[in-house]
Amino acid sequence: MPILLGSIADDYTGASDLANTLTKNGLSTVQTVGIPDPSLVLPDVDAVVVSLKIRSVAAVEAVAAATEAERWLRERGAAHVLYKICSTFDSTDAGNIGPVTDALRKAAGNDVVLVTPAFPETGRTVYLGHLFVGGQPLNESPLKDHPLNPMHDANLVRVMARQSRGTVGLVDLATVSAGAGAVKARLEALRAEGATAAIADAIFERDLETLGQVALQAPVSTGASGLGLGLARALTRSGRVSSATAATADVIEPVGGLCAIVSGSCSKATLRQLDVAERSMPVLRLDPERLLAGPDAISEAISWAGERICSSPVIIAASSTPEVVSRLQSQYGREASGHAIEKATATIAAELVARGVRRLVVAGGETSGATVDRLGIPAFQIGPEIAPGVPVLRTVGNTQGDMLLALKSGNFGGEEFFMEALAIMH
Ligand SMILES: Nc1ncnc2c1ncn2[C@@H]1O[C@H](COP(=O)(O)OP(=O)(O)O)[C@@H](O)[C@H]1O
Ligand SMILES: O=C(O)[C@@H](O)C(=O)COP(=O)(O)O
Repeated sequence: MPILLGSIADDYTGASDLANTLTKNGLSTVQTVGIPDPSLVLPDVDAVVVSLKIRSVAAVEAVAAATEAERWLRERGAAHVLYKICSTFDSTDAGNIGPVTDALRKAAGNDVVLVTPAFPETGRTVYLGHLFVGGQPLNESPLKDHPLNPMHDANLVRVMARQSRGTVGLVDLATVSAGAGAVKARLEALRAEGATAAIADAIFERDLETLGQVALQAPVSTGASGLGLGLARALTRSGRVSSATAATADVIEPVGGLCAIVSGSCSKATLRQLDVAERSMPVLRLDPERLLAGPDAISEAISWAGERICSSPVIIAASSTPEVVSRLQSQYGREASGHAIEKATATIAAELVARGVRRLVVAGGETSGATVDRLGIPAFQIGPEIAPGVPVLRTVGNTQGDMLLALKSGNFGGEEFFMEALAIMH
């Protein structure tokens, strides 16, 4: 069966967030890790989300990987491909949202690409091209301190223009509120002016329904889960959705084994969740300096977990406050320290799986990417939602046997997230 909607996600937590939104809005969906090996048997689904780890790599590498994924999705029938980016527009002036959007646009016939990171369910709204995170403009939100891509400008027309070869326009809220016809007319006008991409305002889900309806008529769009919601609802309304979504109860059928949480997210929400979880389960706070110094900290972490994990789930966290992160980065460099810590947390997770962990929560997008790659998991089925944007995932084709995972975006989830995740992944 040809797929109705294809997506390329720039990180793995983002991919599971989108897959969750598509599932909740009526599309049966599978999340693959990279382009699947031809031998992998995937279920018949409406939507495929290809997870890539291209948010924080060189633009040229991101473009090559995304272009290959686009080709794979088109070959399987996807008439529309959504490039899934973070709802907080995580990127730098070097990319990768602009360069990848430019490349996908070129591959699909040079139409103006509609772009919006709005995701009202998690408080991300866009007004006059400015992104708000909850009540704060992006540049005043915790994203200003992100370890890899600190966001210092809320004006996305400007942010996108700095990364893109083309010209970036705006579809403002008044136009979106006037409906699909008005949005199409505005895109036509922007095309005539030579624009290559357009940031679209959206505050409410009804705005995203309008944008989804318009985007679906084009080959490519760029956005977060909110735009996924709009596209899914437009597809459902079109009557083209045929396959039934898998029963959630099947997806979370118990897998047994031990249970652990590994965190490399330094986001404000994760730091709070760790503090709250520490009241009810053992938490090991890794020393980032020692993690960078050599393997001793990793083996100590594994033996610390080994002594406790049979009687309780454990948490192992590299997560630190912005002050500690910036001290470490000034000594070792931003990317070098981030990637070295990702490698260490992924090694710890893999060692825990080798010792019998079958239920694993990972906090942090880059951290999740490194961990899932290290585990060699090829794909996921989508289960029930733990918190907005974070579903339970069941592995597909995993050589270690079936596992349940939750890949938590740093900024997602309430204070009790870790306990809520463990309760569902019993
Ligand atoms: N103590 C620390 N100091 C510096 N960087 C860290 C520390 N702990 C984790 N990191 C790095 O910070 C980055 C966090 O990004 P990510 O995993 O995507 O989390 P989030 O989803 O919160 O953005 C990763 O590269 C991780 O390895
Ligand atoms: O859109 C979102 O906010 C998330 O789906 C997402 O991409 C999260 O990225 P991380 O915060 O790096 O996990």
